[in-house]
Amino acid sequence: MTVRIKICGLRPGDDLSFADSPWVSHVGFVFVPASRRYVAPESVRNMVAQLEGRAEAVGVFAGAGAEAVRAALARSGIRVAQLHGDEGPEVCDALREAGVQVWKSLSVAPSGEDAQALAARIETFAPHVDALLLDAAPPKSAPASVSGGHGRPFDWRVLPTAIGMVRTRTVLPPLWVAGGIHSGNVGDLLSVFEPDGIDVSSGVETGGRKDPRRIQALCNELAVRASCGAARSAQEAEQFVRQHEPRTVTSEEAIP
Ligand SMILES: O=C(O)c1ccccc1N[C@@H]1O[C@H](COP(=O)(O)O)[C@@H](O)[C@H]1O
Repeated sequence: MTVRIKICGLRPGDDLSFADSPWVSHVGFVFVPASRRYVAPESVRNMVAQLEGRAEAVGVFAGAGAEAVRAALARSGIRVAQLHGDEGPEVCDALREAGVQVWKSLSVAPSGEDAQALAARIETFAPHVDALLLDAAPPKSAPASVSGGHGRPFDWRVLPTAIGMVRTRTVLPPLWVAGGIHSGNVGDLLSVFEPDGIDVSSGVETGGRKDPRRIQALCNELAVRASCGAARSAQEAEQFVRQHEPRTVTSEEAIP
């Protein structure tokens, strides 16, 4: 199991020591002005520099045009844009042509999502992005641009069905899952679907700020699952070897 973690919604002054965890590959900064996690791009430049060689920084946007995204990335020193709004493939293309890595978020209904419709959206965006992020749709009460970060999951059972429909006919980019994930439910997600990565914000916060202990608990959970997986494969390998061990042929079995 090689699921990676993105911890999202960091703010100046937050402890970044979690970025040394082998599980954490990405750290997100929210550049959506209406979000309670908003940070000004220039205010995180130092943090982004501190992450160099440890984890890749990601800037989160919702509905900003390609030029505004590019300018904010330049001010922060970030190379990856997470487009979490209603951006179309043309915005993804424009950013990639400008050398930006693009993650596109697709919102998934908390329950009753139509697998075929989700498969079609995945197929539309796959050729235009560097990663796809499947996140729960925001509650109706949320301001339009605060399209994520509400700590609510979706019914993950739609994923194997939707991905199964697309996989045979489309080359898929890395797939990330977000929405209400925390150390207590990540095992449930992984038992249904194993994404390339999980993107977590609310589930590692206490009192609205990132909590290193909750991040550690999440990493521990993945570590335990990976070692269980390794143990299981070791057991399976042993069983396979035992079953295929050359054995002495009895005189009854011997071909005359
Ligand atoms: O975190 C925010 O405030 C935010 C605002 C606007 C768009 C996206 C945002 N965050 C993204 O939401 C998901 C899941 O967050 P959670 O774990 O459910 O709280 C994640 O991809 C964040 O990058």
